[in-house]
Amino acid sequence: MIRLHNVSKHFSQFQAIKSVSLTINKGEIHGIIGASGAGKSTLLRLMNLLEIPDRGEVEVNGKTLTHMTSKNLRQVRKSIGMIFQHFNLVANKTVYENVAVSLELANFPKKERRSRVLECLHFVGLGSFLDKYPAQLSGGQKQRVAIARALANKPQVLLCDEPTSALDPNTTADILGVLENINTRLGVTIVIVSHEMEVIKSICNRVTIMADGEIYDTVLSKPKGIQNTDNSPASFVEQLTKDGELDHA
Ligand SMILES: Nc1ncnc2c1ncn2[C@@H]1O[C@H](COP(=O)(O)OP(=O)(O)OP(=O)(O)O)[C@@H](O)[C@H]1O
Repeated sequence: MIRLHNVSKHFSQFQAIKSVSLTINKGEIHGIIGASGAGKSTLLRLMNLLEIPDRGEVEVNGKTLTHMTSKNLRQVRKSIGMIFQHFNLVANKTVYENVAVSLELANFPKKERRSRVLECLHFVGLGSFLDKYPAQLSGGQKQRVAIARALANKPQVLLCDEPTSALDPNTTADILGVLENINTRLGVTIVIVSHEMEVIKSICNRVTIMADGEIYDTVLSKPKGIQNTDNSPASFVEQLTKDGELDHA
């Protein structure tokens, strides 16, 4: 579904991603975890070319994004939704308008826009919030609007950058439930960046552990209860795998 091949990215003198290769399989919920500054968000943003790699190739659904014209890239990006830690809603637009704008930008057929917006807002449980503004919503409701917006163009992949980091534990569980529904009911492949082990363990099938701009390991997630972590890559692997044995994905 997504294939990164020897992808590198630097900012000024700093090498944020060092020749990383990774495949995200169709239909999975793939977690990316690691200490602060490990390169998780940069790696995610390389998947839809929000960050342009210095070297390497990015392929989504069989199409190579790197070297694509910006017109073709805009087209492919419709199949890749994204949500963020701080929701990124437009403050002076209503809930309805926040979702509708992504359809306008993608030239979604005008006649079908209203029903598509309503469908997405119903899916996330906000069918009665159309005329509210972001300031009138809780954090969890804001993230639901952002999810509805990301779903509007019927993406095949949803990239989630710390989607629950600004939320309390109960709201986090609600939002993770919405993401699981999107995966199981709509068949959307999900990539989720989080520094929270609880989040990763609760919904991910496979997990990539990042350290210093590189992949330390990719493992199948086998929950065995939450423990404290010292934030080292080895500790992440230990917590994600049964009896400390690596189960390489
Ligand atoms: N636009 C940028 N300009 C300069 N440096 C950047 C930029 N984006 C990221 N970096 C640097 O690249 C490194 C990796 O950043 P990234 O945000 O990918 O890490 P992360 O693992 O997601 O960290 P966190 O969990 O703290 O968000 C960090 O050292 C960061 O300061």
